[in-house]
This record gives sequence, structure tokens and C-alpha cells, in this order.
Amino acid sequence: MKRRDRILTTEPVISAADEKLEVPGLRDLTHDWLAAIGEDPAREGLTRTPHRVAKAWSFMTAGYHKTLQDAVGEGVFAAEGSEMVIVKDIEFYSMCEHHMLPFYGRAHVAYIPDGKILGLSKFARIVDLYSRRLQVQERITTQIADATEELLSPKGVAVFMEGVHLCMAMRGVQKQNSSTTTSAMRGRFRSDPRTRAEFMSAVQGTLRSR
Ligand SMILES: Nc1nc2c(ncn2[C@@H]2O[C@H](COP(=O)(O)OP(=O)(O)OP(=O)(O)O)[C@@H](O)[C@H]2O)c(=O)[nH]1
Ligand SMILES: [Zn+2]
Repeated sequence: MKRRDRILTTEPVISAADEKLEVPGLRDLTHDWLAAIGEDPAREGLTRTPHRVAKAWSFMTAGYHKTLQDAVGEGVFAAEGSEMVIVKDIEFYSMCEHHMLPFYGRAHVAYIPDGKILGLSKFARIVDLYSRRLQVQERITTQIADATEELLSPKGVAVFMEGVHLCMAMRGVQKQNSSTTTSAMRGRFRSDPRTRAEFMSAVQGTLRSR
């Protein structure tokens, strides 16, 4: 058998550990998707692609299988003080629910404590929890604000997100330079313009201008 024929007829070797990282069924669906777009799923460069895609998508949608409690663990602490806490520039990567194409950017989260604080890394975990699903940016923004309220019952919460949507850049209106900002303001951030202005001046500056 010539080398090329051998490659075409051999199933890719995938370890059991790697297989566990895949949502069942995604590999076969990817195989069919490749055929549907006119590809040959058996050609050399594609033999492991269904496995890679299944693994990647399982990671990128892991948020469906986790709860807020999984994300924050024991990260809530009792604490005095009521000064604004801002966690800026949390990268997020999500996929739009309309086209299943990526959108990505930065999230900024602030809150004013009322007896409870959250470990800082947990904000990044909360952002990942809601980003790793099919989403719209508005919903991620609201969910981060809701989660912070639920965990801390703070005096106020603010979430500001800046995102670039590939479904608007690669296709559709094809606007490569547009970005989208969304926000959720609760409690003191909603009722007090100075608090909101302090937050916004700390975080504003569009993704594109950096
Ligand atoms: N509000 C919101 N819209 C989004 C988000 N991500 C993608 N979209 C938009 O979802 C819309 C889907 O519009 P449709 O008209 O149903 O789909 P379409 O025909 O593919 O639209 P075009 O993208 O204009 O070609 C588009 O306007 C997208 O830009 C998001 O996070 N929030
Ligand atoms: Zn889209």
C-alpha cells in the first residue's frame, strides 16, 4: 500500500483522555459538515479535524455544563469597606447565537461592597462561564451583573463590555472596524451619576483604539 492510501484509510488515533474532552456526537457532525461544504473528510489534512473541532467546541461551550457556584467556589469573603472595586480588561471570547461565529473583546466589572467581597480572579471565571455558550453580548453583560448581585448583594454593580463580532466583519455587512459596547448599571451605579461617571472614566476607551 502506498503511503497516501494508508493515510486515507487509517482512522486517526485519539487517546481515551482526549476523547473525554469531546461532547459526544460532535465529531460525527463535523465529519458531515466537512462533506456538506464540499470537502473530502478523508483527505490527509482533515482526518483529525472532526476530533479537533469537537474538542475545541466542547471547550468553547463548557459554560453550559457549569454553574455559578462551580465558577466561584469558596471565593466570597466577609469584609468591611464600601469603596468601589473595579476589575478591568477581562478578555472574553464567545460565539454569537445567530451565526455561531466568534465575538470577543473585554469586560469591565465594578461593584460597591456591602459586607462581602469576591476573590478578584472569580470575575474572570464568571465572564468565562457566560461567554462559553452561544450568546448575544447584551445577555452576557446582564448575566455578569446578575451573578455579582446574587453573590454579593452589593450597593451597586456595573458591567461594561466592548466586543468585535466576526459575523459583522467576515460576512453580512462586512464592517471590520466596528465594535459594540454594552452595559448594565445597578444600584448606586444607576442612581448616582457621579459613581457611574467614575466607573466609565476608569474603563472607557474602545477596543479598536488600543
Ligand atoms: N443584539 C445583538 N445582535 C447581534 C449580536 N451578535 C450578532 N448580532 C446580530 O444578529 C443579527 C442577526 O440578524 P438576521 O437578520 O437574523 O441575520 P442575517 O440575515 O444573517 O443578518 P446580517 O448579519 O445583517 O446579514 C445581525 O444583525 C447580527 O449583527 C449580539 O451580541 N447582540
Ligand atoms: Zn452573528
